[in-house]
Amino acid sequence: MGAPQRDPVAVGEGLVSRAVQIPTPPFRAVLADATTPRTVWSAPGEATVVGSDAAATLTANGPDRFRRIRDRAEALFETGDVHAGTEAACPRLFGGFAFHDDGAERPPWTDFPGARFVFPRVQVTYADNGTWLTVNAVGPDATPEAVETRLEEERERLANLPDPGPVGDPPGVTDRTRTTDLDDWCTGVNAAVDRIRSGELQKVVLAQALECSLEERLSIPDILARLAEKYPDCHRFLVEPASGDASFFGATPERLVTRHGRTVETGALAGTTGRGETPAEDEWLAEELMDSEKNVHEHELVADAIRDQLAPFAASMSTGERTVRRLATVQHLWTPITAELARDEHVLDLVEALHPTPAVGGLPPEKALDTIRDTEPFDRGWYAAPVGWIDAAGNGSFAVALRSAVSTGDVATLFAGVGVVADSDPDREWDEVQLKYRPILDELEN
Ligand SMILES: C=C(O[C@@H]1C=C(C(=O)O)C=C[C@H]1O)C(=O)O
Repeated sequence: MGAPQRDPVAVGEGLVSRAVQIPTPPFRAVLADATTPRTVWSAPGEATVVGSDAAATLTANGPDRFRRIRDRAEALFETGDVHAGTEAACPRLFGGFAFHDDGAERPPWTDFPGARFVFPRVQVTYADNGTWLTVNAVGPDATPEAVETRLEEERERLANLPDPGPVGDPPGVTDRTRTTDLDDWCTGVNAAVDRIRSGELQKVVLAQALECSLEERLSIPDILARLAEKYPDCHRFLVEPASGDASFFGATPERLVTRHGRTVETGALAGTTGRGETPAEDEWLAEELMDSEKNVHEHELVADAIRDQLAPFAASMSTGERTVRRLATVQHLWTPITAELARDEHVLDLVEALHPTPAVGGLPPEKALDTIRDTEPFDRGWYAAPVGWIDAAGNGSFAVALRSAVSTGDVATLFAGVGVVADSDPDREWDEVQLKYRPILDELEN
């Protein structure tokens, strides 16, 4: 565990937030000039947000980490003196959770607790209605005058950012270490298949990690810019601890849940095939995926579980058509699910109810989690766990942190997993893991 962080939220400590519209500064320049802990959130249909520095940090551990973060966030926002002018510029907390209830402990996750949310001191929001600068302060010294002065200073700084130049090349990979070799993988997958065939389990998602030594230090602004170009339809994220040089980032195709007012959007993403060399081959693979009994079964287990988990909260729910989502290196089965809430639930209550979906955990959930713990020789940390943002109204948006890596500058550890069902073949599942490393690996190798 990293150094315990003081929870800065206490009754009587006010929050002050002010925002102003600014000319649009280049994303990479804003991120390159930001102060650790930096945060980035960029999701389809949403504003892109860059956070710099922490005005407050909320952390929690253990199975009730979701509720504890929700309560602390509500306490933080309750004392708020907020003038945002527009919804996009409203102050938000950015962060995420460890996959397992017992948290992230082993390297490379030593600076990542069970949950951490950062309330940025400076937030730049690229929205449909313009670009916004928000400055936040928390604590006894947070006064409207101090925040307004800082807003002016930040506006000035952002108007004069140094030109970041062209996007740099990938740093290059000198060495790779796998957590799991092919033999161990096959043993693990076969054991899981036996458990499934015996009726003990229906599905389990098994993952691997790949540690890459880098030839040069990784530039986070550059890799996020390259991921934005290749994965515009994915959720791109960055979260960092307050100290040390770790960054957790990725470009994930999987939304966990978005809550805006009483409208909830989620979906099932599970079942995978590769990309073809030609459009015709792509189409053939997509059709084969749509017709694959194994993949459709794997997928429907996820869609059913999501609907079951959401049902207690929903006044109504609707399931869209199952289609194929085509990404740069893989294609997935995808079913959108939307719901109207019966009451005003906080987005974190939905996150808690949904995580982990069987797209990253399995069924039944506890048996699957035990199988994951018994099989995987590494710490999942925040991989495959919820990452996103929340606001004062309990709105928020969360992705499942896939196609991701945690990096300390000259080393990056990548994670990827696959759903194992009764007719899984270990060699094919191995190949699928390698495909799922590609989004990040392609941006590291030169
Ligand atoms: C577990 C991962 O992906 C998940 C598993 C999938 C599958 O088994 O088909 C597909 C998409 C994701 O829900 C990963 O990318 O690491």
